[in-house]
Amino acid sequence: MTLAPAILATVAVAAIIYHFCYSLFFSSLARIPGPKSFAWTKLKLAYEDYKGTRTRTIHALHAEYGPIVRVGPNEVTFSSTTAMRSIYGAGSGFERTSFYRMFEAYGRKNMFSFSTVKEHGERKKFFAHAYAKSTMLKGDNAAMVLQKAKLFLDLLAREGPDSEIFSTLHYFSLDNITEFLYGNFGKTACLEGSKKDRELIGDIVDVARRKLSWYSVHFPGFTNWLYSRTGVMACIARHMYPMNKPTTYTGIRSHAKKACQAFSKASGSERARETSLIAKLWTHHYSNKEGGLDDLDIASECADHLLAGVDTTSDTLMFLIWSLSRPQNRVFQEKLIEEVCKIPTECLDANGIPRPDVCDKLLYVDAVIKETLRLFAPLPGSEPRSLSTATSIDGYLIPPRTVVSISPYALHRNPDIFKDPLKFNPDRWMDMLKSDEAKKWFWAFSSGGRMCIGMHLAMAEMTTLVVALYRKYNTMTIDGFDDISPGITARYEVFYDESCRAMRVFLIQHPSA
Ligand code: HEM
Repeated sequence: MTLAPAILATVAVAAIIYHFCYSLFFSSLARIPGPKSFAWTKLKLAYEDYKGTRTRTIHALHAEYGPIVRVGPNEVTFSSTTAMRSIYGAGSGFERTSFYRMFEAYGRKNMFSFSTVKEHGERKKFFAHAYAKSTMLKGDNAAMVLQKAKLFLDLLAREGPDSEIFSTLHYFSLDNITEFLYGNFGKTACLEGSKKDRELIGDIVDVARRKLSWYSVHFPGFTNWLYSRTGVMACIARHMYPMNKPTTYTGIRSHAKKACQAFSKASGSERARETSLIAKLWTHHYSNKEGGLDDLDIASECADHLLAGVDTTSDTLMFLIWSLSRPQNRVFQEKLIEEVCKIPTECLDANGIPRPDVCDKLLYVDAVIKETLRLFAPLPGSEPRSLSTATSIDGYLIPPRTVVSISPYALHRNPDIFKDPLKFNPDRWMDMLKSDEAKKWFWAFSSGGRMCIGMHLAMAEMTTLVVALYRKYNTMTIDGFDDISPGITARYEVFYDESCRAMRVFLIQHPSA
């Protein structure tokens, strides 16, 4: 009897030792370079996540160990274009991991969170045309972007130099994406001053969302359980909440639901007039075809596209304007102004703003946007994937279900490709864009079947706003921002220009946070 606990303890210790020895010395991943402290437990990377240092640590590990690094018992990070093709390339078969479950809304999967190639492909078919480049650069979408650019300039003129760029750029991207998604059934009017609509921004940029993301990724079951408690249990559970209720995205999700309900109640003729995404999705609604989407499936898609389309575009624009405004980058601003001021009158709309199809062709504007996205990609972290079978990547055997990833942050700071990588220098793209091989290193929108579907909308918004702004104004930093970097939140991390002496994060504090 007394021996039993001792035997059990011995077996447990032996099993743990075996597990660690196997992981460190005998697993197929043991040959891959990387620090042992990461290879034997996944807690090390989870702790980097917790501290908000994961992406910078992975970059530092690539600098030390090379383009292939083992960062967990079952996780490897890559930083090469050959691995990019193997993992993300068309037909690779790699799937998104469970990490993406945090993007589900109302318990419904959507294009972002589907893991299998088949499920994802079936859903993506519904969107392909809606997000095509040709659809973005003409017709209703082009008119929408032009109108928002005009409202943005009007707002600047009204508010003058006191205008706070972080918020106004968020108004611009939110008004664009809500009109694109919901048309008359949920478009916002932040640029025109609607206080209620502006509150939606607070929902997205809440300071506590980093902690909630960490819990949702590392303890998904526990986090769901915590927030689904009711009555007395809820009173106890709330002391453990990573973020107080209403949690981030609550406003966006209820906005999406209301828009879908309004659309579903609208008359046939009202619906027929709509060209927004919700109207396109409705043709796949179960009321129109057997086995089609229901209201929540559509709301889940829309809420997620909204989420994907706000911070990404506005944070990029903020870094672009800040970078061009710094004294050392004045020369780049002058080059850009020279290009945008040469646009002939016949390319302007009635308000004097160049059309998106014209802005799309400006080489220097494109170089400035690429350079901003290189240094300040709004989604800079690892994009995790896994495959159900064994495979080989960059000469290493990768067992089934190993988590593999690439991070734009590390890729974009490779000094062999980008000379003086921390320096903002749009000129570098004037040559790089001539070479197909060099272009592959630009990875802010990812690549392959799961690359950003909203890229052309984002580019139309960004090029048109930048051109409209710099045809009218030049910009400069004030309040010490010469050497203080803006900071932005992505997942559980904060990103900024690491060559600056300080950083100031723009966050809207939630009243209950
Ligand atoms: C500068 C702007 C943007 C950047 C840099 C960006 C970047 C990205 C990246 C890197 C991914 C892949 C993420 C991953 O696999 O982990 C992605 C996916 C996605 N993005 Fe964007 N994005 C931007 C704007 C937008 C906009 C405006 C929309 C509008 C709806 C959008 C919608 C989506 C969607 C729906 C996906 C999922 C695609 C799929 O799984 O097939 N994005 N984006």
